[in-house]
Amino acid sequence: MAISRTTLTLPVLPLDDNVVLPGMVVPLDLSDTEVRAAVEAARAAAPAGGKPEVLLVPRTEGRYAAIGVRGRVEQTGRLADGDPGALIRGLGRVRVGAGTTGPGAALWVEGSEIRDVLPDPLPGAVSELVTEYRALITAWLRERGAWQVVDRVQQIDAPGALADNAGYSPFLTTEQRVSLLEATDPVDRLRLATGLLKDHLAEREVADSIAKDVQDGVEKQQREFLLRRQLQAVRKELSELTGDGGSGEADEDYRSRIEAAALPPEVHKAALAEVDKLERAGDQGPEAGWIRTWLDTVLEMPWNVSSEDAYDIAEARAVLDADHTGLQDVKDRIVEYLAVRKRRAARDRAAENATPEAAPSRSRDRRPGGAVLALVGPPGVGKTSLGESVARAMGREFVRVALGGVRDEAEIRGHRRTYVGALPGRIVRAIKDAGSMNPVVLLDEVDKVGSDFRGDPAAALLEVLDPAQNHTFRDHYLEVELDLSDVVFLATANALESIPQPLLDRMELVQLDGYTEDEKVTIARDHLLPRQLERAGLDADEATVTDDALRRLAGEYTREAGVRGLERAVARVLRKVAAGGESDVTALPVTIGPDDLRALIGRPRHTPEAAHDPAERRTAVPGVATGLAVTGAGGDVLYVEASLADPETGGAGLTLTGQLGDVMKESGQIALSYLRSRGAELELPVGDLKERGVHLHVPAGAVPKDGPSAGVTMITALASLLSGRQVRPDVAMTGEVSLTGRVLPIGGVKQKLLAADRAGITTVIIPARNEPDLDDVPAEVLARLDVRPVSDVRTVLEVALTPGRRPVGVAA
Ligand SMILES: Nc1ncnc2c1ncn2[C@@H]1O[C@H](COP(=O)(O)OP(=O)(O)OP(=O)(O)O)[C@@H](O)[C@H]1O
Repeated sequence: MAISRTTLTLPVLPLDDNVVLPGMVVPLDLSDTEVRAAVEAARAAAPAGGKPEVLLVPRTEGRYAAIGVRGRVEQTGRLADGDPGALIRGLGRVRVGAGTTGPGAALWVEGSEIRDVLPDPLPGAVSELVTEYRALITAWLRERGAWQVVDRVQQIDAPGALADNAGYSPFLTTEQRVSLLEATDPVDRLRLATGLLKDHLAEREVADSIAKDVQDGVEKQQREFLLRRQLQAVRKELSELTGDGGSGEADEDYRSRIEAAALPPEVHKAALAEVDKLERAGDQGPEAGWIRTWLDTVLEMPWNVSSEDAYDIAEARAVLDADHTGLQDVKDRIVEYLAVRKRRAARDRAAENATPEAAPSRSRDRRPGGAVLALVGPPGVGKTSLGESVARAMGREFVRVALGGVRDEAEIRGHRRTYVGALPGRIVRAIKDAGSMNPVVLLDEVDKVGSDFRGDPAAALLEVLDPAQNHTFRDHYLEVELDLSDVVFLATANALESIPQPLLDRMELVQLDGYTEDEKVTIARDHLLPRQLERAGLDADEATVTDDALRRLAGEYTREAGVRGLERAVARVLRKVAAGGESDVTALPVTIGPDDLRALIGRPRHTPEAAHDPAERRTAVPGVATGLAVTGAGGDVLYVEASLADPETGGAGLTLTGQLGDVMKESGQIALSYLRSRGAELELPVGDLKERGVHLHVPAGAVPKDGPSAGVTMITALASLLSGRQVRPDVAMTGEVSLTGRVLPIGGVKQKLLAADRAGITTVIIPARNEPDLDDVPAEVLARLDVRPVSDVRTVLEVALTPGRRPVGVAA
């Protein structure tokens, strides 16, 4: 682009930290010596009637810029602050040349004028640049409300002039202005101005957004804080004024859930009160958590759900029969119980309909089924599964509450809510799990409930089971009354003796004594085998287990009153079948007979004592007798061993070992006393008994044993020891003994006879007064056993001891 030049001579007006670009009009302070000198020199040189002109040259640190601007002094007068001043208009660029002389004190220079020359019309790129710059600067000016300036800028078309107008921009530094001044090419200059403006805009955007973020954050925090404070204040005020709180969203949710749940009136009221508390507590703090958990628990309770008892007795019986083989008397008892329950419920309903006002009095006698049925018997006889059957027969939900090992009252009745991690008790949880207010609840193992410093769970259970109290059962956690009167409670226990007496009084006992081998075979065939086939993924026609095989599994692989071990053994057999291998029965279908068992699951664990090699029998030495006992695991055979201490070293007196209870220890003392005083009558050498210490031991020392029924066995063991006559291996005995040698009755005859039969014993000595109990014993078992009812010890010894004699002291 061509630039034309004209030469001129002008006095220099130095601008410190200031730049005047062409087109700008600026006031300058004439009190400054250099400014005044320049203006006066210009005036002196000005032609008559003409306006004085100066050369405005920026000066930084004493150095002049290469380009200055010709400035015309438009006017002199006073500035706003009262100082003398001059208004000077920038005209055009002048390249500063060499110094020269002139009037006045000013510095005179020669300069050549630089004009912007541009092609006409402007190239497209330049026009675009003009448009862009104008748009940017206009937007910027508008934003600051500088409307007149916008108008002026809009009227400037020349790119160079547009760029020079940037001299007014307050954001430019002196250097940036100088660089604009020194940009003699108008297009370069406009490009420079655009760049500077854009930089500024970008910078400002970043700064703005940071400032905005900071501002926003502060505002949000403040607002939230203020709102919370207000909310709290409003809530507090409201609840104080009306006893009714304001509500948060979640609390509102609870409110509507409570309304929707149609709770009993008392519960409804209590629940709403908790929501109020929740609102007052606010969201923070542990209390809100506790309240919510409580509300959730209350809302999860099936307050309005009850199943309809639509069963009829014949159907109920059919269900019980379908689920369990045998157990006729037990099922009879259950059916009677159901029948009575049903009648009472019907009668109550009728009474209620006839005289509704009499309803409250009903509460005292609200026992639709009478007492609680307790199923008592060894493990695996089907107590739990009978409970399930009862529920099925009645068409009710079933829940099992395991009480074994419960020592804390809170387990039954719940923790108070102030307790950290408080929970409702097991009864409440059972109802919740059942999802119905009238389920069948099986209190499993009531005999294993203990009590200690944490209160007496049995007492809490008593309240649960007592029809006079249980329609207003109060769980410590729930704190609202729960009507348990429609719940069917059943209990199970292994041993009667350990059920707390007050509980026992509330229960109607149904004894399950265990099964005979035949019964076990039938149960296995009808129930256990089909279930285990299914579990092993086998079809009934793929694997058959013969009755004889089942019998051997029951008799030789397990020795138990129930069928749990048998079921496990069946399962093991079927797993082996399913897995194939190991045995030679690999191809399906298979039929498993008794002789296949060994290959599948190994050797039997139990063989009848009498079947052993005579030398290996427990009773092969004098001083060992076979007794019968009932333990938690059902009837069992146990051995009593007797020995005499060395006359030299051993002390006198009686030692009893094998974890014996007090009653059993007394039996030992009675046995010893009896033999000391009456042994001679039985032709026993009793002298040793008086001088030497006697030791009685009942092996399987880890199992606690108690009861008086080992009396005869202890006497027999001692008599065997003294006489040197072995006890017959096929004989087992039970009976309490008095000091005079009378045999007194004991309990558990059926279980003991079943156990004897299982163990392969063939002769059983029982107290004569227990003869009536034989009616309960299955006929097939009686047919295999030679039962000898006896009334005195002499007969026991006659039956039990072998005729052969061996010297005393062999058994040690
Ligand atoms: N008479 C029976 N007919 C059919 N199956 C039975 C019979 N007796 C027991 N069973 C089965 O034997 C298994 C063990 O019974 P269950 O668990 O009910 O014993 P339990 O007496 O409750 O024992 P525990 O006292 O140890 O709880 C169950 O699978 C049950 O179905």
